[in-house]
Amino acid sequence: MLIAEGLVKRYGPRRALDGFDLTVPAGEIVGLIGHNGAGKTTFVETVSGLVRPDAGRITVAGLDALRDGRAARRLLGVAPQELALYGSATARENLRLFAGLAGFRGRRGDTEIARVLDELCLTDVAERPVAALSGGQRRRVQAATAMVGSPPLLLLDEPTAGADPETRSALLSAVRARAEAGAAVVYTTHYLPELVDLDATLALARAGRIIARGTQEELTRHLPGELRVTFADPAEPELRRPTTDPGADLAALLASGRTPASVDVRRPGLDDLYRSMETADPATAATRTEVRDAA
Ligand SMILES: Nc1ncnc2c1ncn2[C@@H]1O[C@H](COP(=O)(O)OP(=O)(O)OP(=O)(O)O)[C@@H](O)[C@H]1O
Repeated sequence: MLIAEGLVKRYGPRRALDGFDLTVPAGEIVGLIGHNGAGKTTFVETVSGLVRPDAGRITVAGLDALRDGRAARRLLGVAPQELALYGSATARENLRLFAGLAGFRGRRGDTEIARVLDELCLTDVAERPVAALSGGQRRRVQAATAMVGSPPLLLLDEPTAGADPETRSALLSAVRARAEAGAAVVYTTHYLPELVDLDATLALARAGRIIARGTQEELTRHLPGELRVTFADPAEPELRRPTTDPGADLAALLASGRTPASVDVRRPGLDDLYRSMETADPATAATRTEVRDAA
Protein backbone atom coordinates (compact mmCIF):
# COMPACT_ATOMS: atom_id res chain seq x y z
CA MET A 1 0.00 0.00 0.00
CA LEU A 2 2.85 2.37 0.86
CA ILE A 3 6.31 2.17 -0.68
CA ALA A 4 8.86 4.84 0.20
CA GLU A 5 12.32 4.53 -1.31
CA GLY A 6 15.49 6.51 -0.81
CA LEU A 7 13.86 9.57 0.74
CA VAL A 8 16.20 12.45 1.47
CA LYS A 9 15.13 15.70 3.15
CA ARG A 10 17.71 18.35 3.97
CA TYR A 11 17.23 21.26 6.35
CA GLY A 12 20.36 23.32 5.76
CA PRO A 13 23.30 21.04 6.53
CA ARG A 14 21.09 18.61 8.48
CA ARG A 15 19.53 15.57 6.82
CA ALA A 16 16.20 14.84 8.52
CA LEU A 17 15.78 11.94 6.06
CA ASP A 18 18.87 10.31 4.65
CA GLY A 19 17.95 7.36 2.44
CA PHE A 20 14.73 6.42 4.23
CA ASP A 21 13.05 3.24 2.87
CA LEU A 22 9.81 1.82 4.19
CA THR A 23 7.20 -0.51 2.71
CA VAL A 24 3.87 -1.13 4.46
CA PRO A 25 1.48 -3.71 2.99
CA ALA A 26 -2.32 -3.45 3.35
CA GLY A 27 -3.56 -4.76 6.69
CA GLU A 28 -0.23 -4.24 8.48
CA ILE A 29 0.44 -1.91 11.39
CA VAL A 30 4.06 -0.82 11.46
CA GLY A 31 5.38 0.74 14.63
CA LEU A 32 7.86 3.41 13.55
CA ILE A 33 10.18 3.90 16.49
CA GLY A 34 13.41 5.75 17.13
CA HIS A 35 14.93 8.38 19.35
CA ASN A 36 13.98 12.07 19.17
CA GLY A 37 15.16 13.53 15.89
CA ALA A 38 15.42 10.18 14.05
CA GLY A 39 13.19 11.49 11.23
CA LYS A 40 9.83 9.87 12.05
CA THR A 41 7.73 13.04 11.86
CA THR A 42 9.54 14.26 8.76
CA PHE A 43 8.72 10.93 7.11
CA VAL A 44 5.02 11.25 8.02
CA GLU A 45 5.00 14.85 6.74
CA THR A 46 6.67 13.78 3.52
CA VAL A 47 4.17 11.00 2.80
CA SER A 48 1.26 13.30 3.65
CA GLY A 49 2.49 15.90 1.18
CA LEU A 50 3.34 18.63 3.72
CA VAL A 51 7.05 18.38 3.08
CA ARG A 52 8.68 17.91 -0.33
CA PRO A 53 11.66 15.53 -0.24
CA ASP A 54 14.91 16.41 -2.03
CA ALA A 55 15.18 12.87 -3.40
CA GLY A 56 13.36 9.56 -3.34
CA ARG A 57 10.06 8.04 -4.40
CA ILE A 58 6.73 7.50 -2.65
CA THR A 59 4.00 5.23 -4.00
CA VAL A 60 0.57 5.00 -2.38
CA ALA A 61 -1.65 2.22 -3.76
CA GLY A 62 0.37 2.30 -6.97
CA LEU A 63 0.11 6.11 -7.37
CA ASP A 64 3.24 8.23 -7.55
CA ALA A 65 2.53 10.46 -4.51
CA LEU A 66 5.17 13.04 -5.41
CA ARG A 67 3.83 13.52 -8.93
CA ASP A 68 0.13 13.06 -8.18
CA GLY A 69 -0.07 14.36 -4.62
CA ARG A 70 -3.72 15.31 -4.68
CA ALA A 71 -4.89 11.82 -5.70
CA ALA A 72 -2.53 10.17 -3.21
CA ARG A 73 -3.73 12.40 -0.36
CA ARG A 74 -7.30 11.18 -0.91
CA LEU A 75 -6.08 7.70 0.01
CA LEU A 76 -4.54 8.63 3.33
CA GLY A 77 -5.62 9.88 6.73
CA VAL A 78 -3.14 11.72 8.94
CA ALA A 79 -3.14 12.44 12.66
CA PRO A 80 -0.22 14.88 13.06
CA GLN A 81 1.83 15.10 16.22
CA GLU A 82 0.78 18.71 16.80
CA LEU A 83 -3.01 18.87 17.03
CA ALA A 84 -4.56 20.57 14.00
CA LEU A 85 -8.27 21.15 14.66
CA TYR A 86 -10.69 24.07 14.56
CA GLY A 87 -11.11 24.97 18.24
CA SER A 88 -14.31 26.98 17.92
CA ALA A 89 -16.02 24.27 15.83
CA THR A 90 -17.54 21.21 17.46
CA ALA A 91 -16.05 17.74 17.17
CA ARG A 92 -18.80 16.80 14.72
CA GLU A 93 -18.18 19.91 12.61
CA ASN A 94 -14.47 19.18 12.46
CA LEU A 95 -15.27 15.67 11.30
CA ARG A 96 -17.75 16.98 8.73
CA LEU A 97 -14.97 19.03 7.19
CA PHE A 98 -12.57 16.09 6.94
CA ALA A 99 -15.34 13.72 5.76
CA GLY A 100 -16.12 16.21 3.00
CA LEU A 101 -12.48 16.26 1.91
CA ALA A 102 -12.63 12.46 1.73
CA GLY A 103 -15.71 12.70 -0.49
CA PHE A 104 -18.30 11.79 2.19
CA ARG A 105 -21.14 14.32 2.16
CA GLY A 106 -24.85 14.42 3.03
CA ARG A 107 -26.42 11.40 4.67
CA ARG A 108 -23.50 9.15 3.74
CA GLY A 109 -21.17 11.58 5.51
CA ASP A 110 -23.41 11.74 8.60
CA THR A 111 -23.45 7.95 8.87
CA GLU A 112 -19.68 7.74 8.51
CA ILE A 113 -19.13 10.49 11.13
CA ALA A 114 -21.49 8.81 13.60
CA ARG A 115 -19.58 5.56 13.14
CA VAL A 116 -16.17 7.14 13.79
CA LEU A 117 -17.44 9.14 16.79
CA ASP A 118 -18.78 5.92 18.27
CA GLU A 119 -15.56 4.01 17.50
CA LEU A 120 -13.50 6.58 19.40
CA CYS A 121 -15.99 7.00 22.27
CA LEU A 122 -16.73 10.62 21.32
CA THR A 123 -20.49 10.51 20.73
CA ASP A 124 -21.29 12.19 24.07
CA VAL A 125 -19.04 15.18 23.40
CA ALA A 126 -19.69 15.53 19.65
CA GLU A 127 -21.61 18.82 19.97
CA ARG A 128 -18.99 20.57 22.14
CA PRO A 129 -16.46 22.99 20.66
CA VAL A 130 -13.10 21.27 20.41
CA ALA A 131 -11.51 24.05 22.50
CA ALA A 132 -13.76 22.98 25.40
CA LEU A 133 -12.65 19.32 25.26
CA SER A 134 -10.01 17.68 27.41
CA GLY A 135 -6.57 16.93 25.94
CA GLY A 136 -7.39 13.22 25.60
CA GLN A 137 -10.71 13.95 23.90
CA ARG A 138 -8.98 16.29 21.46
CA ARG A 139 -6.43 13.56 20.66
CA ARG A 140 -9.31 11.24 19.85
CA VAL A 141 -10.98 13.85 17.64
CA GLN A 142 -7.67 14.25 15.79
CA ALA A 143 -7.44 10.48 15.24
CA ALA A 144 -11.09 10.51 14.15
CA THR A 145 -10.31 13.09 11.44
CA ALA A 146 -7.67 10.68 10.10
CA MET A 147 -10.01 7.70 10.14
CA VAL A 148 -13.16 9.31 8.76
CA GLY A 149 -13.80 8.03 5.25
CA SER A 150 -11.82 4.82 6.01
CA PRO A 151 -8.71 5.69 3.99
CA PRO A 152 -6.57 2.67 3.03
CA LEU A 153 -3.44 4.31 4.52
CA LEU A 154 -3.30 5.78 8.03
CA LEU A 155 -0.39 7.87 9.31
CA LEU A 156 -0.67 8.31 13.07
CA ASP A 157 2.12 10.36 14.65
CA GLU A 158 2.17 9.75 18.41
CA PRO A 159 -1.65 9.60 18.53
CA THR A 160 -1.68 8.65 22.22
CA ALA A 161 0.84 11.23 23.50
CA GLY A 162 -0.44 12.40 26.89
CA ALA A 163 -3.54 10.21 26.63
CA ASP A 164 -5.22 8.66 29.66
CA PRO A 165 -5.79 4.86 29.72
CA GLU A 166 -9.37 5.17 28.43
CA THR A 167 -8.32 7.28 25.45
CA ARG A 168 -5.38 5.00 24.76
CA SER A 169 -7.52 1.90 24.80
CA ALA A 170 -10.22 3.45 22.53
CA LEU A 171 -7.54 4.53 20.07
CA LEU A 172 -5.74 1.20 20.01
CA SER A 173 -8.99 -0.70 19.43
CA ALA A 174 -9.89 1.62 16.56
CA VAL A 175 -6.44 1.23 14.98
CA ARG A 176 -6.62 -2.57 15.25
CA ALA A 177 -10.09 -2.58 13.68
CA ARG A 178 -8.86 -0.44 10.78
CA ALA A 179 -5.93 -2.77 10.09
CA GLU A 180 -8.23 -5.81 10.28
CA ALA A 181 -10.40 -4.09 7.68
CA GLY A 182 -7.33 -3.86 5.41
CA ALA A 183 -5.78 -0.44 6.11
CA ALA A 184 -2.00 -0.05 6.13
CA VAL A 185 -1.02 1.86 9.29
CA VAL A 186 2.15 3.77 10.14
CA TYR A 187 2.12 4.32 13.89
CA THR A 188 4.81 6.31 15.67
CA THR A 189 5.10 6.16 19.44
CA HIS A 190 7.60 6.31 22.27
CA TYR A 191 5.33 4.10 24.35
CA LEU A 192 6.46 0.62 23.34
CA PRO A 193 3.86 -1.56 25.13
CA GLU A 194 1.30 -0.15 22.68
CA LEU A 195 3.10 -1.88 19.85
CA VAL A 196 2.81 -5.20 21.65
CA ASP A 197 -0.94 -4.56 22.07
CA LEU A 198 -1.26 -3.71 18.39
CA ASP A 199 0.84 -6.72 17.35
CA ALA A 200 2.64 -4.26 15.10
CA THR A 201 5.65 -5.05 12.98
CA LEU A 202 8.53 -2.66 13.59
CA ALA A 203 10.65 -0.20 11.69
CA LEU A 204 13.57 1.26 13.63
CA ALA A 205 14.61 4.73 12.51
CA ARG A 206 17.96 6.25 13.26
CA ALA A 207 19.58 9.35 11.77
CA GLY A 208 17.09 9.64 8.92
CA ARG A 209 16.94 6.02 7.80
CA ILE A 210 15.45 2.66 8.73
CA ILE A 211 18.13 0.51 10.31
CA ALA A 212 15.97 -2.56 10.97
CA ARG A 213 12.57 -3.80 9.87
CA GLY A 214 10.72 -6.96 10.85
CA THR A 215 8.33 -8.56 13.29
CA GLN A 216 8.83 -8.07 17.03
CA GLU A 217 9.98 -11.69 17.25
CA GLU A 218 12.48 -11.30 14.41
CA LEU A 219 14.02 -8.17 15.85
CA THR A 220 14.24 -9.27 19.48
CA ARG A 221 15.12 -12.97 19.29
CA HIS A 222 18.87 -12.47 18.92
CA LEU A 223 19.02 -9.98 21.81
CA PRO A 224 20.06 -11.22 25.23
CA GLY A 225 17.31 -11.92 27.76
CA GLU A 226 18.07 -12.45 31.42
CA LEU A 227 18.58 -15.65 33.40
CA ARG A 228 17.81 -15.38 37.13
CA VAL A 229 18.57 -18.25 39.46
CA THR A 230 18.25 -18.52 43.22
CA PHE A 231 19.98 -21.40 45.03
CA ALA A 232 18.97 -23.92 47.66
CA ASP A 233 21.94 -22.82 49.75
CA PRO A 234 20.76 -19.51 51.31
CA ALA A 235 24.38 -18.37 51.53
CA GLU A 236 24.62 -18.31 47.74
CA PRO A 237 23.55 -14.97 46.22
CA GLU A 238 20.97 -14.78 43.41
CA LEU A 239 22.52 -15.06 39.97
CA ARG A 240 21.42 -12.64 37.23
CA ARG A 241 23.05 -12.81 33.86
CA PRO A 242 22.26 -11.75 30.28
CA THR A 243 21.76 -14.78 28.07
CA THR A 244 20.99 -15.62 24.48
CA ASP A 245 20.87 -19.36 25.21
CA PRO A 246 19.24 -19.91 28.62
CA GLY A 247 19.09 -23.72 28.18
CA ALA A 248 22.84 -24.02 27.65
CA ASP A 249 23.64 -21.58 30.46
CA LEU A 250 21.40 -23.44 32.87
CA ALA A 251 22.88 -26.82 31.86
CA ALA A 252 26.39 -25.42 32.53
CA LEU A 253 25.23 -24.23 35.94
CA LEU A 254 23.76 -27.62 36.86
CA ALA A 255 26.91 -29.37 35.63
CA SER A 256 28.88 -27.24 38.09
CA GLY A 257 27.00 -29.04 40.90
CA ARG A 258 24.98 -26.11 42.23
CA THR A 259 21.34 -26.71 43.18
CA PRO A 260 18.87 -24.07 42.00
CA ALA A 261 15.83 -23.27 44.11
CA SER A 262 14.16 -21.21 41.36
CA VAL A 263 14.90 -20.42 37.74
CA ASP A 264 13.41 -17.52 35.81
CA VAL A 265 14.13 -16.54 32.22
CA ARG A 266 13.11 -13.08 31.06
CA ARG A 267 12.79 -13.02 27.29
CA PRO A 268 14.12 -9.95 25.47
CA GLY A 269 11.43 -7.33 24.86
CA LEU A 270 10.98 -4.07 23.00
CA ASP A 271 12.73 -2.09 25.73
CA ASP A 272 15.85 -4.18 25.13
CA LEU A 273 15.50 -3.58 21.40
CA TYR A 274 15.14 0.17 21.91
CA ARG A 275 18.21 0.26 24.14
CA SER A 276 20.19 -1.79 21.62
CA MET A 277 19.57 0.91 19.00
CA GLU A 278 22.03 3.16 20.81
CA THR A 279 24.78 0.84 19.72
CA ALA A 280 23.12 -0.90 16.77
CA ASP A 281 25.47 -1.57 13.94
CA PRO A 282 23.64 -0.76 10.71
CA ALA A 283 25.49 -3.64 9.02
CA THR A 284 23.94 -6.12 11.45
CA ALA A 285 20.63 -4.38 11.02
CA ALA A 286 20.89 -4.80 7.25
CA THR A 287 21.32 -8.53 7.71
CA ARG A 288 18.15 -8.57 9.76
CA THR A 289 16.29 -6.78 7.00
CA GLU A 290 17.49 -9.39 4.53
CA VAL A 291 16.27 -12.14 6.83
CA ARG A 292 12.82 -10.62 6.67
CA ASP A 293 12.89 -10.14 2.93
CA ALA A 294 13.85 -13.77 2.47
CA ALA A 295 11.02 -14.96 4.78
N1 LIG B 1 11.31 22.35 9.72
C1 LIG B 1 12.52 21.97 10.13
N2 LIG B 1 13.59 22.79 10.04
C2 LIG B 1 14.82 22.40 10.42
N3 LIG B 1 15.11 21.19 10.93
C3 LIG B 1 14.09 20.32 11.05
C4 LIG B 1 12.75 20.66 10.66
N4 LIG B 1 11.96 19.57 10.89
C5 LIG B 1 12.77 18.62 11.41
N5 LIG B 1 14.04 19.06 11.51
C6 LIG B 1 15.19 18.30 12.01
O1 LIG B 1 15.18 17.04 11.37
C7 LIG B 1 15.51 15.99 12.27
C8 LIG B 1 14.39 14.97 12.31
O2 LIG B 1 13.27 15.52 12.99
P1 LIG B 1 11.88 14.75 13.17
O3 LIG B 1 10.91 15.70 13.81
O4 LIG B 1 11.49 14.14 11.88
O5 LIG B 1 12.30 13.61 14.21
P2 LIG B 1 11.38 12.59 15.03
O6 LIG B 1 11.98 11.25 14.85
O7 LIG B 1 9.95 12.74 14.63
O8 LIG B 1 11.57 13.09 16.52
P3 LIG B 1 10.55 13.07 17.79
O9 LIG B 1 10.61 11.70 18.36
O10 LIG B 1 11.15 14.09 18.70
O11 LIG B 1 9.17 13.45 17.31
C9 LIG B 1 15.79 16.67 13.61
O12 LIG B 1 17.18 16.84 13.72
C10 LIG B 1 15.06 17.98 13.49
O13 LIG B 1 15.69 18.98 14.28
